[in-house]
Amino acid sequence: MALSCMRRFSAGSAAAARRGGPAAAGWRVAAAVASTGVKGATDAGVEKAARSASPSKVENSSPSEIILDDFEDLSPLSENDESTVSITVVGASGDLAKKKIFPALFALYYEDCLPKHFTIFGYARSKMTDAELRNMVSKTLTCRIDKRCLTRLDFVTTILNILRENCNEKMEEFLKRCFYHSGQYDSEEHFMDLDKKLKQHEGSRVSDRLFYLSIPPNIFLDVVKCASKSASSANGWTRVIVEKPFGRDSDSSAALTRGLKQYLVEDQIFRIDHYLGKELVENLSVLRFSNLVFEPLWSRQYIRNVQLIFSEDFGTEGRGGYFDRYGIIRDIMQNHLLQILALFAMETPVSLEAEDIRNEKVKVLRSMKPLQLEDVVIGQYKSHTKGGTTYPGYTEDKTVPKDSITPTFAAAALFINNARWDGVPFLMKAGKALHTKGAEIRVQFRHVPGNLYKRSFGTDLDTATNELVIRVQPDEAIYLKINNKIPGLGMRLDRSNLNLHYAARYSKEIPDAYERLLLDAIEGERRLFIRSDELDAAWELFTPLLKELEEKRIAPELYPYGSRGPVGAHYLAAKYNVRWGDLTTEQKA
Ligand SMILES: NC(=O)C1=CN([C@@H]2O[C@H](COP(=O)(O)OP(=O)(O)OC[C@H]3O[C@@H](n4cnc5c(N)ncnc54)[C@H](OP(=O)(O)O)[C@@H]3O)[C@@H](O)[C@H]2O)C=CC1
Ligand SMILES: O=C1O[C@H](COP(=O)(O)O)[C@@H](O)[C@H](O)[C@H]1O
Repeated sequence: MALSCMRRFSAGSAAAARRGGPAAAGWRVAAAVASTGVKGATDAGVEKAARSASPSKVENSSPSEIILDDFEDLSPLSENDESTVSITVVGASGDLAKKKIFPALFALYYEDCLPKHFTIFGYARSKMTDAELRNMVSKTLTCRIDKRCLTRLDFVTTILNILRENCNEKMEEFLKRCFYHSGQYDSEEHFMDLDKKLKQHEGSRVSDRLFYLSIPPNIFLDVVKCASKSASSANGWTRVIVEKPFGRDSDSSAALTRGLKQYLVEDQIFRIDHYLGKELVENLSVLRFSNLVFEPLWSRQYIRNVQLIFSEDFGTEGRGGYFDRYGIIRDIMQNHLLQILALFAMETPVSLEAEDIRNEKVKVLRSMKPLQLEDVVIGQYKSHTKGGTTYPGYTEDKTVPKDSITPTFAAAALFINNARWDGVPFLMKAGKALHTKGAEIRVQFRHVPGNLYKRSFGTDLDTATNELVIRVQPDEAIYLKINNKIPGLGMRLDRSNLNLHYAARYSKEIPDAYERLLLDAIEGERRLFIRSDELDAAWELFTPLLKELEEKRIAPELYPYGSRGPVGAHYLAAKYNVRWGDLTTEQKA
């Protein structure tokens, strides 16, 4: 027994389904209480949803659940037995393939989200048999069992126990669909051999082909050339997922785009930014556009500053060679954080269609004020000994030059020159080897004018303002810091959280970003992928700064491994009368 794919509402898929387009080809879209995992959903509802293979309407939904009308148009979609999808993971022997891509494909298979007919091929230079690939992949697979639900002795428990028992069986079935082909990345002949193998599996069906470029960027174009000439589909679609980095600056990125477009049209290129596949990043638009309470406040009138914060509590361990050529600004800020900023700040799109959303994002990116060197602080971690353990500094990594000045930390103040955001600092901060691991968006609101209770706050009016925190990871949560009366006869106020803690609210495990994005690419949904004009605008913002940093050889401020980063980041925030929200003590959400 398998879970049937509980695909989220997707405008692109909806539109494609209505047009009979690729998203319609072969898999069901269903909404059910069981799939949402909303805690408190009735068992009767769960049972009904589980009994029904692809319900077009949920009969017993929890009262708090919204079932979008569009589901009715979408479901049930007919299975198109005539088509098959071949997914080739190029660079299958590598870190990303093992860590993320194969596990995500299995998770999709496990949840019945892959089309009925599919084949997965690993491609790389390493010599491997199919059995060896399967053995390698099998070590990375896990079953998604909802442990919290397993404590409930009820219908859900029974269902989940059956699922667990069947997990090994599903793994075996999945692995039987995985094959390997060894070849060079620049050999049309080797891709022709791959094509022959793919055809054997595809038989007489319409073949759709997805290539995932999980390889270093210097060989992207070789592969795209060979794959498009020798292994693209003759009768279905061919799409290519391209991993970052998309160049190092405006020129190299434009050259990459030109190169890709020699062999592919823009619609075939899926530039992945896995942060866009993260649950809370996707939820940003839902939060803004489907709740009355946020959107009216979403402007310079009420928002004092926005903070986009990324931190990792480990260094470049193992990836120093790659990292030293890019640095933290290219690795995290120019893509992940800037994409979040664009989604956060964009105007309401005309619809949820990919092009409407990407049009709005690109407008934000093109409205950004040029980034000034004095609005940027860079840092690099140095060795630190704590509790008897010595953590190595960045330049102690064997793959990093001893005199490297590549930043492993950066903080920046950005501004959007438009009517909505004029003057509002968007502060970004990203670093490796810091004291904690996490990613969050913090929205600090202005003071309440003429606040009657200001005496209760003392002199520090900063502590009296509201702050909305969207914790992207880990332990996903959305909480709003408010001022509240401490219960009792007196009139004392404190700061408390209105708190949506995902682990407490939803029992369903959050899918990995790569699952969502792979499924989107298969469905032809481009909303969460980067369009070439977005990429150009993102590079246009960062390239002059990166050039200046490199030409002037600006030395990064050193910070100890495991610390809170360079002090310069505080001065930068203070320049705009801001305090980093992640560094103030706060009630745990
Ligand atoms: N790893 C990660 O966490 C992340 C990676 N990425 C991006 O994803 C892509 C893949 O990353 P990752 O798996 O870490 O990369 P790897 O360095 O592990 O390379 C993947 C495969 O490519 C082949 N390869 C490696 N170096 C070369 C080379 N110089 N010339 C030709 N082939 C080579 C190797 O396969 P073989 O020798 O068998 O041919 C290797 O197994 C990169 O673009 C990376 O920037 C993006 C985000 C996160
Ligand atoms: O793209 C990248 O992202 C990872 C962090 O991803 P996460 O999903 O684990 O937060 C980062 O470690 C890596 O340097 C960067 O290339």
